[in-house]
Amino acid sequence: MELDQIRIEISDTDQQLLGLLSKRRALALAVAEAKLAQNKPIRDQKREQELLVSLIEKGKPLGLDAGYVTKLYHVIIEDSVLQQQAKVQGQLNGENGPVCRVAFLGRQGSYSYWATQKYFTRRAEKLIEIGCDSFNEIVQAVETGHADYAVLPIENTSSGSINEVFDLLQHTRLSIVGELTHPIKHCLMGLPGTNLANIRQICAHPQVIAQCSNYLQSLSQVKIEYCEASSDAFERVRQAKDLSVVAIGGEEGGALYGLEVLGRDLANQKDNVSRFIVVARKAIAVAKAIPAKTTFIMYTGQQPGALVDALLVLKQHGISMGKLESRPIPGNPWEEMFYVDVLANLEDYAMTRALDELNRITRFVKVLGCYPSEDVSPTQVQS
Ligand SMILES: O=C(O)C(=O)C[C@]1(C(=O)O)C=C[C@@H](O)C=C1
Repeated sequence: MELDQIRIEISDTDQQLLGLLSKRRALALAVAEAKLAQNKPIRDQKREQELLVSLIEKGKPLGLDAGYVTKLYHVIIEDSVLQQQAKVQGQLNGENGPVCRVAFLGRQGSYSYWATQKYFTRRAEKLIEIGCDSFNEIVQAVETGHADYAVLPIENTSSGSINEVFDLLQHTRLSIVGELTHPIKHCLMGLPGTNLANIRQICAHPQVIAQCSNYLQSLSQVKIEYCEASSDAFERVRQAKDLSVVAIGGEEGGALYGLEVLGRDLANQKDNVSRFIVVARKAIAVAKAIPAKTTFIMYTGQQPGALVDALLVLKQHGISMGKLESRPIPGNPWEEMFYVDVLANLEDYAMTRALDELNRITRFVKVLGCYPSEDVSPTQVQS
């Protein structure tokens, strides 16, 4: 067969695959309805196990190895679970309106832009993008009613917690209503014709610079230009029209600005992933069918063992902690506010009791929000 003919057949097969994936998604959404009616949880790992075992068996005579089938179905099932969660949540809170105005850092092509797209395609028919130049501006856009939601990066596997966002959460009246993780693949991006040997200036966001610090150490002769977002870095390179100026950011984002990849995988950690939170003016309830996270801040005071006592309250109520972070309290040198993520629904009896006790034994507790957990840990099978 001729190359062109084979490619026509490949494209045709891909189209059929897309059609089947779309049909599968629609079926998953119908499953969500059925589960809601029967009061069943969305995730059913026993069913996933059975499905994977059977698909691995069916794949063998077709020449599809177990690793390939498993990898593919992890992606498909993660999508299925997240689609179902978004649907159930939308019904509970009436939140999936036709139009959502969302504030995020940067413009088209920034990492926050892609995270926003990923989160809201499951939830809104139309997204109105409100690009901002700082985390403060993003929070204000929602506080003043110019935006319905804000998407904020909160931590990254290479650079750790994003302190500025933690500090904003201490003072805002907004609630956390969602989370998502997004892989961050830093590339060196330049105008077509750029030669790596001639670069003199790199434009990037300070977080990006922190995440690529090992790589940047090897380029001591190059000037670093701090930018408000990766999209801002791309725009500066486009406007500079100078082949010695490059940006660090995502490949897809850079391509929107006419930039090409000069280097990949620049982050210190191979698996460079950011976790984003979604905040809104109104807190939400999380459906019982969905695993929930609750985030709260507390000030324990400085007496010996105060933090241990607070954490023991969680232990006594069987509540698992996902994250514990401390941040200074402005105006009170050397005193710390603790941020705690727990894997629990705010409406659970155990969580209500734990919060009552924490209110009693600490100086201050504030719940920042309860939201669906988007950690869909892949189901493993023995092959
Ligand atoms: O069969 C179900 O219960 C579904 O919700 C569908 C499905 C899937 O996509 O196959 C998704 C989530 C469950 O954890 C198990 C399976």
